[in-house]
Amino acid sequence: MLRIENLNKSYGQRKVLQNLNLHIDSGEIYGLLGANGAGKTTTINIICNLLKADSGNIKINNQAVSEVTKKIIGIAPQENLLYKTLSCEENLKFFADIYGLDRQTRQRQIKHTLRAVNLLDRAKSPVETLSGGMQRRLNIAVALVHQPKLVILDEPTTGLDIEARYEIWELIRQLKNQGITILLTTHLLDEAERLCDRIGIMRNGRILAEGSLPKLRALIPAKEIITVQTTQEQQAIARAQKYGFIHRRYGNELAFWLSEQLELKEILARFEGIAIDSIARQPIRLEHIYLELTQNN
Ligand SMILES: Nc1ncnc2c1ncn2[C@@H]1O[C@H](COP(=O)(O)OP(=O)(O)OP(=O)(O)O)[C@@H](O)[C@H]1O
Repeated sequence: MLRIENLNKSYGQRKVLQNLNLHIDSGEIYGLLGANGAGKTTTINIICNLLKADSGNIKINNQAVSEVTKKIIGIAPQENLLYKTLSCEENLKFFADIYGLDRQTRQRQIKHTLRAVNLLDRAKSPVETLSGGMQRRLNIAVALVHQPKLVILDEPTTGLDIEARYEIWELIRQLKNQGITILLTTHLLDEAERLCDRIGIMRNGRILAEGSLPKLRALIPAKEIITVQTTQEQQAIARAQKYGFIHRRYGNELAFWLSEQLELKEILARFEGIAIDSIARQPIRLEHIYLELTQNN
């Protein structure tokens, strides 16, 4: 559905995209992750033909980016694109007109899209009377009204409470079930874990790693991670090294990568003689992979 090859973009002297490569298969949810300034929005703007790349190749549905491919794409940007005093229906009408939908299609699509984002009963409500979660869903509806094949969701749940997030996650899954391809950016790694078929981790305008979660997990040579609370950290680290455990710090937490699955009593035996207050076991999460890649590259 989307193939990006060797994309480069600079603002003045500042190289923002450096030989960026990524591809998104039809029907998948692709998560693009990266710290603030990694180049995600720049990439999206180039895909949407809002910005020109300095060099490189982008194919959307096998076509070069143009005004034609713009119609295949729906974008829900970070900042809601809504007119607050207009109703949900009026907002969608405005955007449907921009996409040139005829009157009949427009009426059908407005209703269909409002139903899809669960706002049909609020069709006549002005945007300013909606909750933050509802406004975010309407912002996604704007991206859907012209029936795009590729939908770009730029941080769709940032700033929302957990219930509103669940609703948007459900909506994203429904879009995938309808065969829509989704490019999602997020800073919420658990959101990416829940939703994405494949994930690209970006830093300084490059993709550092890309793949399904199991494929990315294989980048960390560990079966399990334990976090340890102890007043004798140096001794614990020295002991762990003796057993070949790699140590890491995640914020204030001291963690060790275990290269084999051990029983709790076997783990405790490895630290015998050291005052351990607690040990917590956890699977390898996307946050561990993300930190590993972005801190060491
Ligand atoms: N119009 C511009 N002129 C100059 N520099 C820009 C411009 N737009 C973006 N940049 C710079 O390009 C870099 C990449 O920005 P971009 O917005 O693509 O990052 P991002 O990954 O989307 O970040 P965020 O997660 O904060 O949205 C940043 O250093 C930013 O300051």
